[in-house]
Amino acid sequence: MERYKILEELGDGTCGSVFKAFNTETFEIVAVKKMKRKFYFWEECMNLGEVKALRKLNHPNIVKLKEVVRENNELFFIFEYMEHNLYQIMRERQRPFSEGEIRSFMSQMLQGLAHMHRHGYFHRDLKPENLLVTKDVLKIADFGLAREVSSMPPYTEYVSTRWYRAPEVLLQSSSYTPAIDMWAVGAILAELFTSYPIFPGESEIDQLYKICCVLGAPDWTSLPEATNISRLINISYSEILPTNISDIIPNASSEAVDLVMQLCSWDPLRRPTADQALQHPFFNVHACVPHPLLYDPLELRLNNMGMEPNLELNLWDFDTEPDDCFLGLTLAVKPSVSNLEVVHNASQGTEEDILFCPRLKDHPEQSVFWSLLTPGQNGIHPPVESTLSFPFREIFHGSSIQHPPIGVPQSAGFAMASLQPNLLERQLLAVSSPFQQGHYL
Ligand SMILES: Nc1ncnc2c1ncn2[C@@H]1O[C@H](COP(=O)(O)OP(=O)(O)OP(=O)(O)O)[C@@H](O)[C@H]1O
Repeated sequence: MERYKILEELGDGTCGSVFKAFNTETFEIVAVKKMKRKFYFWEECMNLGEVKALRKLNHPNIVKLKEVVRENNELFFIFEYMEHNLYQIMRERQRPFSEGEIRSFMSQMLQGLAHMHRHGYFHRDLKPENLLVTKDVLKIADFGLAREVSSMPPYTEYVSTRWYRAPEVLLQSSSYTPAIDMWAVGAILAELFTSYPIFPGESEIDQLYKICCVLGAPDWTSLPEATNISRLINISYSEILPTNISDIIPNASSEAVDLVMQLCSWDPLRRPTADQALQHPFFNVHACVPHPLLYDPLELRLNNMGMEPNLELNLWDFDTEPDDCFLGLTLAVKPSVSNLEVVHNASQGTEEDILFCPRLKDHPEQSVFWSLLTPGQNGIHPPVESTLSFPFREIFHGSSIQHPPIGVPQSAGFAMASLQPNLLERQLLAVSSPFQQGHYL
């Protein structure tokens, strides 16, 4: 481990502490996760769920495990470094995410998840803290609880952070499925609209109560586990009426609301799979789901670029994965026109040099132009509007659907304030995981 210079602590989780570090040989910044328990044999290390899962899962939306090091009976995982997690971003943002941004995060999360489920793993602890983001690229992390789908029940009772925990897990089913990840995806989708958890239970029983307050009481016969839960007996869940999810996330489109409702179905069999969710109309912004980073308003880019940005457009950035053919558009600080032709555009009466990607020529619907001449001499200009096709209007200008102003709903049938007394404690609760044990399975 001498080649790694530790720079700062990034997180202190249940299983290990995570540090930002510098590889003095490759000059790479990495994240080093130092496991808390000792490992005396390599075999033990290789049998860890996290190692087993990550060795098999290679996907642009799953954090990459670069190396595993065992030294002096201590185990270190070397991961690619990611700048933020989604929880931090939600907490620090001054304004809510646009639906385009949420769509991109969701699309990436679902693609990573679909890959994982396809390869026989489910995550079991999806939550905003475990969704890492660098420049709007989202990757799923923390596979400490990942489990092979083919592994045999009964599974441990203590799985996943409470607010994102599926009802069948709360009801102590011992044979849950990858559908528990889909429940978490629904809860995260709702939270991205309001920056508040949709089911912020303060205990397991309160968690079920909070779910009932939103979804209404379930048909208990579809949840046979429930009949064995004596602690439910004292609560008359059947009297709780459901709340309109559109009242809880008033800034969400009807498609988003519908997707939340499908994902957060009491019955795991009714939840869409990750692949099915990706086909939901919520993602139908024309035919193409935007790739990471593409939807954010120009303003964000400028903030990140400092005061004197030069302009470069890499209009195409297809990934090599066959199922990953999305349009990539990135701004960077140094111009390089390897894939670009400078073309002359006099269409607006003024002379403007436009970067044009030749590979776009065959796809007039998807052409994007960007003016190089700038009024403010700073090299930045918004996209030339007349050349933008619909998906890019969504990307650059936000959804054309006008939503009510965002805010945590305080009324309209769903008494958010009374149901979510612990909202202000989110940070505290989030760091003190309710399950300090049972992560090793
Ligand atoms: N690759 C990474 N790049 C940057 N930060 C990371 C990376 N991996 C983890 N972190 C940070 O460290 C925190 C803890 O990491 P992780 O969730 O893997 O540890 P854990 O011990 O399994 O935690 P938990 O108690 O959530 O299960 C994350 O929430 C994240 O903020």
